[in-house]
Amino acid sequence: MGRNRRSGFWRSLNQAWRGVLYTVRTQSHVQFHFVAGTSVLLLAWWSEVSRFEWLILIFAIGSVIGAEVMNSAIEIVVDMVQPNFHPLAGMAKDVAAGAVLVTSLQAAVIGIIVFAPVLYRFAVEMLY
Ligand SMILES: Nc1ncnc2c1ncn2[C@@H]1O[C@H](COP(=O)(O)OP(=O)(O)OP(=O)(O)O)[C@@H](O)[C@H]1O
Repeated sequence: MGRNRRSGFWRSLNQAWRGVLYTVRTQSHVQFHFVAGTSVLLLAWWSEVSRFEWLILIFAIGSVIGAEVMNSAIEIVVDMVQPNFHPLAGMAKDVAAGAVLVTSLQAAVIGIIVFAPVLYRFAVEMLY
């Protein structure tokens, strides 16, 4: 019983991971956000941000990538259910893309708040 439950857990994890890999392979927006997220983490490491800032940045990156993966799932379902043109199908995709936009704007604002002082200090050090 315990073993079955465990193998069920690993199977589910494997399937979820397969879903993430599928979106990374097929969706250029997801690839872009992975590259952007990695760049932000490298910048955070270089600028030695605080533990709290690490948490906020990781939360922001995870929110965007999570929204992207969910957006891809909705696109797949819409294409399966309504492969032809339909205003509601289009709206469903637009709304799903809107979720990505909201999380991306949130991440951009967080990035500005965290890195603006760091980049300002760096610019001042370079100039003087
Ligand atoms: N079946 C449809 N009926 C009506 N409008 C649609 C339909 N499919 C897509 N659209 C419109 O075209 C837009 C782009 O759809 P598409 O499926 O190309 O997604 P996308 O945002 O380009 O995603 P990606 O480039 O990541 O595949 C949608 O946001 C929607 O406005």
